[in-house]
Amino acid sequence: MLMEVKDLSLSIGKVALLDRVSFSVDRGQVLGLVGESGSGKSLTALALTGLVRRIGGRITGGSIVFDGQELSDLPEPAYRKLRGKRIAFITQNPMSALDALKTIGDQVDQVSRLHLGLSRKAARAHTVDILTRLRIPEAATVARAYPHQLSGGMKQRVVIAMALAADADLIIADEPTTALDVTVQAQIVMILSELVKKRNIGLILITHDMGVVAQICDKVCVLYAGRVAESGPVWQLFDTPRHPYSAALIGCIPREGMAPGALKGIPGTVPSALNYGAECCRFASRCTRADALCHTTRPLPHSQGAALVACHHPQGTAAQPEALDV
Ligand SMILES: Nc1ncnc2c1ncn2[C@@H]1O[C@H](COP(=O)(O)OP(=O)(O)OP(=O)(O)O)[C@@H](O)[C@H]1O
Repeated sequence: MLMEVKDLSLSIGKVALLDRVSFSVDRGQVLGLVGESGSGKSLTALALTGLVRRIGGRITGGSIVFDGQELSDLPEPAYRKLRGKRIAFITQNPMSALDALKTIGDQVDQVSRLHLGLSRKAARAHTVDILTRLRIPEAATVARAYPHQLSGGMKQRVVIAMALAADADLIIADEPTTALDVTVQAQIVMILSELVKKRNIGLILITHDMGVVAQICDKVCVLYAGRVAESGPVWQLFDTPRHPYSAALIGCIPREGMAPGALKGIPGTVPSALNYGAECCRFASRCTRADALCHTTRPLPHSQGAALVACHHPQGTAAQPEALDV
């Protein structure tokens, strides 16, 4: 397994924000990390990249094993060597990763010169090769351009090129296309997934877009209020979601031919981290299947088909969003 996260718990100050989160991703796989805003996706990415310490986060339990190496207690200097070189991180606002005063080529070259020790000339050839693979036309010319001369979609590809320039084994992309229009989003997501297969690397894609998950992910981990609700192969999640929260998320996907105004969300909101509650199902207050047990006892993950599901009353049949009154 390329990366295996097991029972990862994380706090900022006294507030416990992640609670025994587990998932794994192998080479050639795309793992989707999904859930509504505030479910803990970004914090998980920051934990995996060792950056959570910079915002005062502390891993309080569990393990993160990357290619056989335990990362949860890795000192920052060692993490610095890993980040960028073996684990590349594309953040939510990737445009800010570009320096307006340097050419595209200089910025991408810099990564492979630093991490792969390439000469100036070899680095430029490497950059042009990556830009071409990302389907940037006239890559050698684009390499001589400045960020302001490129469209948003092009700039985003350049940021992905920077993530790829060091030949990382794992890419963690946190909502990498949020700032772009829908067609460009789809293109970039497809490019990323092709790269995973071609280069046999792993990708953890953080998104709230279940359509993207269905399109490119092999596995999916559904987070809710800092815990895993359901994790397993993507086909099962869409075919027979077992956790009512997963079913509700799928019920929110817009479908072709849907009447205007038919699109609904999940009633209620993700609880604040201050009110998470330890001994309950955190989704209980929004779930129509919930009973007294759900309000008093934490559901532990157990096998349901090919997935692990943390629910006292999992669904066994096809998605029934109407049963959830969404
Ligand atoms: N620096 C911080 N200090 C305290 N609490 C935080 C901090 N960052 C995040 N949180 C809390 O942790 C929880 C998870 O946040 P996180 O940003 O990981 O969610 P997310 O799923 O990535 O949401 P989004 O899709 O909006 O990015 C939220 O309750 C949030 O308020």
